[in-house]
This record gives sequence, structure tokens and C-alpha cells, in this order.
Amino acid sequence: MKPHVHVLTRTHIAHLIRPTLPPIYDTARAPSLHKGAAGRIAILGGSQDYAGAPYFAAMAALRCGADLAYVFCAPSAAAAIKAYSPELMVTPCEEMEVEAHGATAPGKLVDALPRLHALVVGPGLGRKPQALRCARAAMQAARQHGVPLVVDADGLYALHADGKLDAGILAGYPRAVLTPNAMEVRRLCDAAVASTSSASSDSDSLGKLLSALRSPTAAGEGAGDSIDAPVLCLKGSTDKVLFHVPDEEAWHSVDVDDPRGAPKRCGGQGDILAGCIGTFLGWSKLSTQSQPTSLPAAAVATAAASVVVRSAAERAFARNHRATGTVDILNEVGEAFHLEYDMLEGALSVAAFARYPVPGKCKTRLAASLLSRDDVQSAEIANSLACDVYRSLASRVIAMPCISHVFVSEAQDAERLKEWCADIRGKEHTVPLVVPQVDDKDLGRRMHHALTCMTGSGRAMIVGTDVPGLTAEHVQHAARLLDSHDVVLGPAYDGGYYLVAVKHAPPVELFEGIEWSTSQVREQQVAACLRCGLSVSSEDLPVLRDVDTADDLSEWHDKPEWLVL
Ligand SMILES: NC(=O)C1=CN([C@@H]2O[C@H](COP(=O)(O)OP(=O)(O)OC[C@H]3O[C@@H](n4cnc5c(N)ncnc54)[C@H](O)[C@@H]3O)[C@@H](O)[C@H]2O)[C@@H](O)CC1
Ligand SMILES: Nc1ncnc2c1ncn2[C@@H]1O[C@H](COP(=O)(O)OP(=O)(O)OP(=O)(O)O)[C@@H](O)[C@H]1O
Repeated sequence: MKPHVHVLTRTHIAHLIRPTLPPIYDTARAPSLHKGAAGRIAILGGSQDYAGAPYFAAMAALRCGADLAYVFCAPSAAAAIKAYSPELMVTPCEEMEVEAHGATAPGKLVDALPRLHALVVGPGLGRKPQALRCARAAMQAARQHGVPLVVDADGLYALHADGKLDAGILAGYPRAVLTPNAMEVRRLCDAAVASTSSASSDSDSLGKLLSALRSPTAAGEGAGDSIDAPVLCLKGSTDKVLFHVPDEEAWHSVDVDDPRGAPKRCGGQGDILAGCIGTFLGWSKLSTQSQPTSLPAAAVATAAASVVVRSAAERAFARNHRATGTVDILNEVGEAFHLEYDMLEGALSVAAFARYPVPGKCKTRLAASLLSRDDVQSAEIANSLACDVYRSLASRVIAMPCISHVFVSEAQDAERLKEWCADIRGKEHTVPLVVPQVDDKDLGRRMHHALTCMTGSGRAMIVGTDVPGLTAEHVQHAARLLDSHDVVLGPAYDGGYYLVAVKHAPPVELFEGIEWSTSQVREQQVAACLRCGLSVSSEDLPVLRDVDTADDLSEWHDKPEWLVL
């Protein structure tokens, strides 16, 4: 039976998940938050062999925005996990290693359950019978308390450790998310087949697994639950999030339309995903806001986490290439989250126009005016000017939700410009998005295209790359001016402008009738704004001098404060 497929883009997912986020940027509601109000998430896992996995999951939960993360682990792993981070509360549980305890959930975890917003079972659990028994008992206990569950890695193994699927633990529990990779799905399916009498083809075996996960009583449990089975996240090049609605025959699949991610498949990415799902699940339990969707909360939480992890993986790979490791991905989770979900309406996108600095192809006016007429020297100057602007663009000193873009003039340069941007930024900087400019000789049409692309997510700004005096404060000032103007221009010394910002997508006429590269540019731009019925600020920002000629360059040398970037 084919599922009903819902393809969700990142924009959809952001729209669906935002109402559940703790309101830390909401000045009216944030003061009422207390410690733990943004999520208390626990991990059950960690063994002598695997201390990293529970650490990745717990830290990912924190980086996603949870307040508190606990790890309940085998005593042999506790010291290592504690030593990885002082942020984690690590509790060694004898029950996970000592046979004498039979099949009980760790007592300290059971005590904590009433306070938890989600429990992730499995990362680094290992496959010792006692650990598996503990995991199964913990899932049951969590279910009794209505605690949302994420079951991953060896937590999934615990469901079929004796070869048959022990689906009863989770069957019909709508607050559980199972996150098998391809191998784990195969094992779960095989176990589902082994638990039923007839032999099955592959697709049948998935069908058997899905049926086994449905509620034996055909109704979901818990008031308001719209599904009657755990959610299944099938991880792969596209993550598919399966859920089942009572009384329907076919399952539904939310396909996360996000091609990003890293080609590097280092171990532990699944642990990061599991921790992030834990946080989003916890928030959906806590949220009192009405959801703009009929999709189940657990499916939306899973899709939202998938987007964050893919974005983090892509960012980590852009920075670390083949060396990308799980810690690198973990370190990108916070920024990825911020860009995906905290960029609220009215957010600002800032862009620079750039060409890859090749001698003879950039700053040709400057090269011609240098005594040496030296293309190489001119390209080096262009390079150093642009570096400063990219650093500033990418820098957190902008101190506001801001996506930075670099619009590259030659599409074929996009890849090497990406690498160049990645090389020049420091560890603390964000990665600018490198986007080709529209193929048009007219600067006005290129600016119109870039601003239109960016205004999709709020306000947009383009800054010059050859203005050494431009600082993050100018960008912030311009953004504030947009509160009271439709268009803001940063006046350049030569009659042009070094910055243009717009509150909304601009009409195409805004950049028509302007004689570019003349001293009339700013005046003509102001006139075009007024013709389009747009209010404009053209004198509120300081006049800055761009570097086009050798004269500009010597001015720059005489006034080193221009170098303040
Ligand atoms: N640093 C750590 O402590 C880590 C510990 N981990 C833990 O290690 C334990 C065992 O996990 P494993 O995943 O290795 O165990 P499995 O025994 O489930 O993996 C079996 C094999 O399947 C392969 N496999 C995975 N995805 C596949 C795919 N899509 N197609 C084909 N083959 C695939 C893996 O490479 C592995 O060789 C778990 O507890 C897990 O949490 C992992 O999370 C990785 C990081
Ligand atoms: N081929 C792929 N391309 C891009 N992203 C992928 C690909 N395969 C998996 N992912 C993503 O990586 C994340 C982790 O999935 P993965 O299959 O690596 O988990 P796992 O094998 O359980 O990991 P772990 O090593 O922690 O056990 C998921 O968010 C998934 O979307």
C-alpha cells in the first residue's frame, strides 16, 4: 500500500514549527521562562564501548535550545561522558550493567521521568542483554508517564534482540519517534516478518513492520493525539517521516525536501538527529500555541530536526571538507537552527556583489590609475578590500538575525568563491550563501534580482565590497532606518552609494534610468525612489569613500581609521 506523500519544503517546516519554539526573543513572554522551561531532555545510552554517542545526542539537544540535558548511562561510560562536557548531568546506572537487577528501568531515570520533556533511548547503549532489558523497561516507563520518546540505534535493536519484533512496547504510542537508518530498518522489517507466519517481499516486510506498530485497539492513546502509531523516520538521502492516522488504511509520509547535508557519512550524525528530535518533541509537548497544521506534532518535530541537522552538516562540510567530523556538525547546530527558525519576519539579508579576484578581471580602473598599471597589485587590493567586507558580513558583530549572501558575477566562479569565502572567515563566523547574479550587463537589473531573491525572507541590503570604512554599525544603522523608510542609501563620496537597503521586494523601475558609474547615481536613485512612491533615506548614513582609483587609495592610506572593519 503506497503512502500518502506530503513533500514539505524548509519554508513549510519553519512555518509549522515556529509556534512551538520557546519564546526567548519575545520581550513580553521571555521573562516568564524559568530554568528548564525550554526543555529537559534525557538520553538513555552510553556503554563502555560507546561514550561518544550519548554525548552527541545530549549536546545536540542543548544546541537545539533545550535548557537541561541528562545522560543516564552504564557506570563504565559515566566518567568519560562527564569529562566531555560540564554542561551534561551524567548519572551512572548500575541496572544497565549488573545482571542482578533483572528487567527494571534505571531507578534514577524513573524518578526523573515526571520532570522530563523527552527521552532519547539508544545512542551508544551497546547490546549487552542487561542494557537492552533496561532500555525496554525505560521505554515502557516513559510511555506510562506520557513522556515523548525517540528510539535510535541500539534502542531499536532492543526491540528485536531475540530475533522477533517486540512491538508491544511502543505499538500505538503516538509520542514515540523511531529513527532507523537503512540497516536498522532492514533488521526491524526482518524481525516483523519473523514474528508473523507468512514469508514476505521487501515492501511487504515494511508493511508488516508498520502494522505491528499500530495500536492493537485501533485508537490512539492520549487525548488529542491524531495518530495511532509511533512515527517512523526513515533516514537517508531524503528523510521520510511516516505516520498513521486512525481508520485510514495507508500510512502518510512527510518527505523532507531538503537536498543539503554532507557527503561525509561520519558516525554519530544519527545521534545528533536523535537529540534534536528530542528537543523539538519536548517543545511540541510543552507548546500551548495552536499549530497551523493537521500534521501530527511528532512528525513536524522530526522534520524540523532533520532540516537543522542537514543544514549543520552542510555548513560543517563547507568548513572542514573531507576532515568533517561529528563534533564539527554538532558545532554548527546552533547557527543552523538560528538561520532556519529564528529568522523571523522582517529579518535582514545582507549581500555583497563579488567577482573572484583574478588579475585583469577586477578593479580595472584602479589598475589603470596605478603608477605601475599593475593588474596583480590591483587584484591584491581588491582581494584585501573584499576580504574585509566578507569578514564583516559573515561576522556575528552584525548582532542581529541576518543571512549573509555573496552574489557572484560569473556563475562559473561560484564554487571557488565559496571556497575562498570559507577560507577567509574565522571559526566564529557564519558561512555566507554564494549565489550567482542574474546574467545581465545592467547593474540595476542585477541589483533588482538580488534584492528580490533576498526579500523572500524579509528586508534586504546590498553593500559595496570596496568601501574600507564600512562597519557593522553602518549595517545596523541602515537596518534601523528601514523602520521608517522604504529604501535606504549609504552615500558614497563620488556621488554614488555604497549601500542600498529595501524593506520589501523592489519594483523593477526602481533601478531604471540611472547612469551607473557617474556622479549622478545617488541623485538619480533618489528620484527613482520617489517616482516609485517609495520613501527614501539618502543622507542619514555617513559619507564613505570607495576605492576606485589610485587617489582613493592614497586617501585610504592617509586615513587609517577607514580600516576599522
Ligand atoms: N562515537 C560513538 O560513540 C558512536 C557510537 N555509535 C553507536 O554505535 C553503536 C552501534 O551502531 P552501528 O550503527 O555501528 O551498528 P550496526 O551494527 O547497526 O551497524 C551495522 C553496519 O551497518 C552499516 N550501515 C549503516 N547504515 C547503512 C546504510 N545506510 N547502508 C548500508 N550499511 C549501513 C554500518 O556501517 C555498520 O557497519 C550504537 O550504539 C551507536 O549509537 C554510533 O552512533 C557512531 C558514533
Ligand atoms: N545520503 C545522505 N545524504 C545526506 N544526508 C544523509 C544521508 N544519509 C543520511 N543523512 C542524514 O544524516 C542524518 C543521520 O542519518 P544516518 O543515516 O547517518 O544515521 P545513523 O547511521 O543512525 O548514524 P549514527 O552514526 O549516529 O548511528 C540524518 O539526518 C539523515 O538525514
